[in-house]
Amino acid sequence: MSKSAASPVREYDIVIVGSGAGLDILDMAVEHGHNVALIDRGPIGGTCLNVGCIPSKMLIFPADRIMEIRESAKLGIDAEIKGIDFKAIMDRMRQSVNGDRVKIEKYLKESKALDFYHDETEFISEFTLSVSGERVKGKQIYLVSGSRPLIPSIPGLDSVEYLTNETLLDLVEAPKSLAVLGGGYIGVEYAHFFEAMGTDVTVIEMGPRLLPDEEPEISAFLQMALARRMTVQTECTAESVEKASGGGVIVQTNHSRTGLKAEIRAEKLLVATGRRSNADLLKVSRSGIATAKDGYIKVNSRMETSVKGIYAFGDAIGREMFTHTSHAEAEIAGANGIHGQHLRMDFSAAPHAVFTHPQIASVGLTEEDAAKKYKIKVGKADYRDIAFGSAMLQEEGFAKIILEAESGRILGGHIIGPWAAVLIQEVINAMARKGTLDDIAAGIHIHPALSELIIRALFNVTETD
Ligand SMILES: Cc1cc2nc3c(=O)[nH]c(=O)nc-3n(C[C@H](O)[C@H](O)[C@H](O)COP(=O)(O)OP(=O)(O)OC[C@H]3O[C@@H](n4cnc5c(N)ncnc54)[C@H](O)[C@@H]3O)c2cc1C
Ligand SMILES: NC(=O)c1ccc[n+]([C@@H]2O[C@H](COP(=O)([O-])OP(=O)(O)OC[C@H]3O[C@@H](n4cnc5c(N)ncnc54)[C@H](O)[C@@H]3O)[C@@H](O)[C@H]2O)c1
Repeated sequence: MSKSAASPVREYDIVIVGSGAGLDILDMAVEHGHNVALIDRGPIGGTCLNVGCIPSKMLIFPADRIMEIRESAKLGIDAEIKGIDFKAIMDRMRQSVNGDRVKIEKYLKESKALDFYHDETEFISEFTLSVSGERVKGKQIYLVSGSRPLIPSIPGLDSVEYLTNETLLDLVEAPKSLAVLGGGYIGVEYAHFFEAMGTDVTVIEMGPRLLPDEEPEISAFLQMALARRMTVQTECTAESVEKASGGGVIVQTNHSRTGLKAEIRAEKLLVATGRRSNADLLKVSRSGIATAKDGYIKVNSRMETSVKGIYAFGDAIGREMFTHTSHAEAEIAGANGIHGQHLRMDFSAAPHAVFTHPQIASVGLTEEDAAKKYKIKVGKADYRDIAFGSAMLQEEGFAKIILEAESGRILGGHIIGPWAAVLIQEVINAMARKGTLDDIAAGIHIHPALSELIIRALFNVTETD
């Protein structure tokens, strides 16, 4: 008999698995005076803090500065990059992440308001988990167990030491060359970073375009911009991977349309081909919790699983897998579970940004999806059409806004160009209130600021067929 089976059951009002967005529920539960347990095997703080948003953006910020310096010649500035201290950039990132993680760990270990289990857990029966040789039962359970890299089964891949978004953070030297498998979020963000650091980058994307969920013209524009700095191969499948005799890797590829075969050699290989839910590690079916075919936990719009009293959100459910959305979902799950409300999650104004170069930001429906559901109007403006964009000599980049033709309700907004992630915010705010063009135009926009881009796109609105 295992130790956990023999141990008495420790009962809690609330058990939370996951210290990423799971911490939001912890705060609510503690504030409410509940008897609460948090379980996480670590690293504490979850993906965003340790291996996701935070470290990647700490690396991308200097990469963006490098691009500014490279692009400053067009403004008449004769600037030169004399050197890049890759190790210092990586060390700064690691120190910052480690410092924040240690602070969270200290709070969890020292707080008298909760029990913290720093270990792997799995369900053993309904509402009951085993962890560190104990049995832990919750009247309510929140599964915020996140996701991990999805590694494709490509012959030979296991025989090479490939990088993921996790292991690349340990690098102390920039690789001379890097093959990036996958042209999604992680692929295009890190392709930008490594190229800026001086690495010779090749992106291998099996689909017809980078970032397949973006507007097609945004994907095309990004591909054109990245292709000036690196090799970008779309419709390209990795058929096998092997170690190169002199070190590094060889990726054998096949162009899916032409059937042309090629060989890509690189010092390192980054695998960025998507994510999978950690629900399998939790063995959620032992508590009767339903999962979808791809392993993500099924929830209703109240963020409740197929078992009443067990909630799930964040990457574990596989919808809009972003930190800001996880926090919004936590609000709904906590309001319903802890405060007894009946709130529903609305994903219609869930935004995202891709911190590649040029930056991309998007909210709501794409033009194609909007046109399937509504009669629409579309407005578009280039950065160069507005005064500040022109001062920046910003030849490229645009914003596109999609409205419902009759009501003028904003259905979507998409931007590629400098500060896209900031510029999109007023579109998000208007959409969150089911707003129209008037909700954005009501406020006076500062001249000549980049925010005039959105107003200009709205003024350019025309009806589509
Ligand atoms: C490289 C990268 C960059 C990203 N950049 C951005 C960005 O710029 N902006 C953005 O919004 N989003 C970004 N994301 C996505 C974002 O990181 C995730 O959407 C977010 O972290 C999900 O939070 P979560 O709480 O659902 O899961 P996580 O943060 O992954 O937390 C899950 C926790 O559960 C624990 N756990 C799992 N299974 C078990 C188990 N069986 N036992 C014990 N503990 C367990 C894990 O240890 C982990 O700490 C990025 C992701 C990656 C990979
Ligand atoms: N800025 C951000 O908010 C941000 C940044 C990074 C990651 N993320 C989150 O992390 C998630 C995962 O990112 P990701 O880039 O790993 O996944 P992704 O789903 O964004 O992209 C994966 C890409 O890899 C391609 N692909 C899959 N298998 C392949 C193969 N065998 N060969 C070649 N290409 C292949 C897919 O066609 C797709 O374009 C994102 O969906 C997002 O939720 C967010």
